[in-house]
Amino acid sequence: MPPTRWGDPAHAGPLPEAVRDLVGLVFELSDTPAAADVAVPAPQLPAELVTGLRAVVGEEHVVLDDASRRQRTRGKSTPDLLRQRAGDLSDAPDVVVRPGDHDDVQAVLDYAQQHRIAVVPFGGGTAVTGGLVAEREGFAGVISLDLGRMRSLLALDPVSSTATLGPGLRGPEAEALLAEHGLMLGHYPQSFEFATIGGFAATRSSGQSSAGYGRFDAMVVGLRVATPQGEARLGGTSPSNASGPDLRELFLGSEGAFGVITEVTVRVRPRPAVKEYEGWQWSSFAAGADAMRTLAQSDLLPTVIRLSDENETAINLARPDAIGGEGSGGCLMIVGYEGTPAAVAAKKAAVTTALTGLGGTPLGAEPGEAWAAGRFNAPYLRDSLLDVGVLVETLETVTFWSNRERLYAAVKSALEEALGEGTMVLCHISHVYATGCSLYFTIAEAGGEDRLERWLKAKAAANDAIVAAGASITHHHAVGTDHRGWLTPEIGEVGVAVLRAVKRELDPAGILNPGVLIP
Ligand SMILES: Cc1cc2nc3c(=O)[nH]c(=O)nc-3n(C[C@H](O)[C@H](O)[C@H](O)COP(=O)(O)OP(=O)(O)OC[C@H]3O[C@@H](n4cnc5c(N)ncnc54)[C@H](O)[C@@H]3O)c2cc1C
Repeated sequence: MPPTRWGDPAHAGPLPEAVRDLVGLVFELSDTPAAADVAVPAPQLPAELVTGLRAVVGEEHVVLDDASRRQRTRGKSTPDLLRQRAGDLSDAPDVVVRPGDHDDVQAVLDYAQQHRIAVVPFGGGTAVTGGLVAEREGFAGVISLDLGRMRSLLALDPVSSTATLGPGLRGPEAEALLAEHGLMLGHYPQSFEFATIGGFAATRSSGQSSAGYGRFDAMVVGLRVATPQGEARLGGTSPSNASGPDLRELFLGSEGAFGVITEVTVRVRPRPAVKEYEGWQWSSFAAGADAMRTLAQSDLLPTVIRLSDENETAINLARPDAIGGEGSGGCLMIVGYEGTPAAVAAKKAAVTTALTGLGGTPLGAEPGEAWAAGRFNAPYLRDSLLDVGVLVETLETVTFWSNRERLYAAVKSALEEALGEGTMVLCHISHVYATGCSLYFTIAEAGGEDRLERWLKAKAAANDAIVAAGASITHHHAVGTDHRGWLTPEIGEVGVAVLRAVKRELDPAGILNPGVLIP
């Protein structure tokens, strides 16, 4: 069986010749095919427990075949892909259970708690920090709880501009349902095509239009959650209130460790009549970042704003030979406006005046349209690059503006030192706030035999650098198992104790995503 590649098989394929030639300028390419036949370990869950689960959700919604379990093994980080390509499916769940509604989920949790079965909530399976790998020890087996049947628009309140969505709805499905009412959500992570509403909430995801529409957790007004201790309904009475701490926040970003999110009520907005994207050039990454800060602090943010550093700009301009060299093409910024014609015109005029005054050079619509056309393509390319021996992976962090330069330099040099000469380290800023911004790094290197181990070491070095620089271990990829070891310095011992106490209270048998999130 071939490994699971990203996305629609119709779009997946070998590296296009032109890209191959370009990449070949920088890296020595070597055909590195994935293992042809990847065996899935036999299910460990005792037969009587499988029968019991079938009685809970129905015979046809409990499946154990190899293909179903392989597709729900781990997530889509590059280490996940490399392990799978090497034929390692040791983290496969024993059984896939597909609940149809909140009550089904609750009944599965009750059963799993009673029989000590680990439960891994599964949305789109696009996790990149090990959030879908459960520790097995002490459990009768592992269930992948696939929420894919729970994909409807459950309620709409057009007066208040809220919609209640099933957790298994993928990004495009949710948008299509809302579009029937002239509405939209506006959450477009690069994994948009496959990631789900429940997954967005469980990981506190942030999309490419976060400057205009906010991060996903900021869109959520209410949640319904099934926990081993029963149902929790959070928010849903009001946009905001002073009824003690906001308990929605406990479940947003809880990565399935506290409960299974079964309904998400979000703020929706009218679909934009106009979408315009354009490019700007900056003399340096620092100059572009300062311009972003000025816009954010002047309440002048467009819908999309992203800035590539010099190396990423060279790649965007198809000039990898310019990386690290003199006379590179400066730094490319993409700026996007969405809304009514009047709102777009007014915002564009104000932003153009501000960016021009700050030293930016307008490049017109072409770079913006090229970015918009390819905005979801990179994950397909990653698989094709792995096929020719080039390892590509990303990591991200976030800090205050005053710490941005220090963090950028620290992570970049940690990665370059760990991976050695010939590694490309690229960076962009695509999520900005009045007080700070995220930094998103991409690395590419020729890999070699020990590429997984080399990358894991480099990632650890980058994580150490992030912590030492006083930044956050993740802006939107979440903690999972991969970042768990770096969470304590960020939230402190008291913070860890709070997480553990909540876990004990809601999930006393520890069946939900054991090993994920909580140090
Ligand atoms: C190529 C690529 C690009 C990406 N780009 C972005 C990006 O731009 N922005 C961004 O924020 N992220 C991005 N990600 C990361 C990932 O897509 C997000 O974390 C996303 O929110 C995960 O959603 P999912 O439905 O795939 O969740 P899954 O991968 O299925 O699960 C993620 C975690 O949430 C838990 N979970 C899932 N559903 C529920 C639920 N209903 N209740 C409780 N727990 C649940 C899982 O157990 C797991 O721990 C990217 C990933 C890839 C592979």
